Amino acid sequence: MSLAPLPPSALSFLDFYLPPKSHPNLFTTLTYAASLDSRISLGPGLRTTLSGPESKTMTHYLRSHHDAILVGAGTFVADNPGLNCQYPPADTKNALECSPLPVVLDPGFGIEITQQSKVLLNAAQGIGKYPVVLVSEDRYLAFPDKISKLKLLGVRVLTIHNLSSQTSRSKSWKLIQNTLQHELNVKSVMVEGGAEVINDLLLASHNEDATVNSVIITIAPVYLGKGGVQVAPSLPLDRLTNTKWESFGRDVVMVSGVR
Ligand SMILES: NC(=O)C1=CN([C@@H]2O[C@H](COP(=O)(O)OP(=O)(O)OC[C@H]3O[C@@H](n4cnc5c(N)ncnc54)[C@H](OP(=O)(O)O)[C@@H]3O)[C@@H](O)[C@H]2O)C=CC1
Ligand SMILES: Nc1nc(O)c(N)c(N[C@@H]2O[C@H](COP(=O)(O)O)[C@@H](O)[C@H]2O)n1
Repeated sequence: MSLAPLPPSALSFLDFYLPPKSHPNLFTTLTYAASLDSRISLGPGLRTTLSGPESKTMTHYLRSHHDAILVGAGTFVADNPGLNCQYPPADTKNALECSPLPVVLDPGFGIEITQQSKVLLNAAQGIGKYPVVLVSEDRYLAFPDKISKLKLLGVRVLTIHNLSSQTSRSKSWKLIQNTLQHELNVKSVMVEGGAEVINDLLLASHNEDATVNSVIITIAPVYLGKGGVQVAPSLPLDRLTNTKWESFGRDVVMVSGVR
């Protein structure tokens, strides 16, 4: 990324929505980039660049302010993400320090993570954090060999009892947030997606099963069409508050709290 750091006006636009220095519970930011038709990729399994350089830099700035970053298994498989931070841009010396702990929500314990996975390559190169954390269902404790192999690669498996058999997917978010806070000791997490994760977390926040403190959405001036992976929670939701919008290059970014 050969980009300039964000201007002071962008930093002050974001400031109020970042995790504060001290916060009693896990501070959760939900953030992603969407098209004008609320799609976050061209189709299932497809990595799609929506953010322009300025808003992508903004995302890296957000990453530098969170202890952990979480994506779902679908995103891990589609995107092979690095999940590290490079802010200020081009300052690789700072990358390890500013990077959040990468977390992948993989209840089915099915993703293939290898030394060649970007998240582990980054950690091995000192530009991303170890361990990579997998959050899974506790029945997979019955696979100690797989867990040991993952440990050798730098992957820590955290399991949650009955993660997939909660009465609703909204309920499982409470368990996930408790696990991040108490097992990983992180004070803030940035949830980046994908669509299943975003839709469930929005619903969980609406149902008060989970807390979302900030919502930061980049809107890119493109339509991805009907085949795209869509963010659309199962119910109408209207709890965003203190909402502001600002242009970042060709994109617009919305920052918001949640009532
Ligand atoms: N533009 C952007 O900013 C971003 C775009 N993306 C795109 O999104 C797409 C991937 O999205 P999608 O396919 O929806 O996959 P997700 O990344 O949302 O991952 C889905 C996985 O997460 C698990 N999961 C989700 N919610 C819960 C919950 N409440 N409790 C337990 N497990 C949960 C699912 O479990 P189960 O297996 O039980 O269903 C499934 O394994 C890709 O194309 C990617 O490129 C991703 C991130 C950001
Ligand atoms: N902010 C943003 N804009 C886009 O256009 C995107 N496609 C994404 N995707 C998210 O970023 C991850 C990939 O980037 P890294 O390799 O981790 O730097 C991807 O997995 C999504 O979480 N985000």
